[in-house]
Amino acid sequence: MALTRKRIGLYLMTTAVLTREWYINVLARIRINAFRIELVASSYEDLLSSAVVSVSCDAAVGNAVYMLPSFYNHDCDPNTHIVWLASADARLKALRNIEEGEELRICYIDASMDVDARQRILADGFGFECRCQRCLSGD
Ligand SMILES: C[S@@+](CC[C@H](N)C(=O)[O-])C[C@H]1O[C@@H](n2cnc3c(N)ncnc32)[C@H](O)[C@@H]1O
Repeated sequence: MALTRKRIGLYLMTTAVLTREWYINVLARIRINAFRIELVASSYEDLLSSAVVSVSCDAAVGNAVYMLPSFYNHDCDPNTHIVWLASADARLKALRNIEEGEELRICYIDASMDVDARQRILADGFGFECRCQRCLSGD
């Protein structure tokens, strides 16, 4: 394959862009914005067997980064929840009545933990100090 001026230019451009820092930055963005996909069971029996699988091994179908859901902020008392029905298509489900203009928020972690554990996991795993109403109230 001949090394044309164009090819050399492209090579220099990509090696300048694809640095170790660039790669780490991309991985960090994926890590913070990706959703773990776990398919919702369609029956009670499916729910039980999927729970068994979840406990005994890693049951995630995969991870995905979505355009819109990646903008949802976290709340330890969320008003919505993301579900996957039969595919990797994400659906947003309301957990209670939502007022017009109210921000849609999801929970990134297990909300049943106490405030200190939640803050630690959000800081270590997601890199931010949670300032949701529940955390601010110390609950
Ligand atoms: C997946 S992004 C959510 C969208 C982000 N706010 C934006 O404008 O692109 C996650 C980031 O949003 C911020 N964030 C989300 N929920 C938060 C919360 N409850 N308290 C403080 N910062 C939060 C943090 O900086 C976190 O790393």
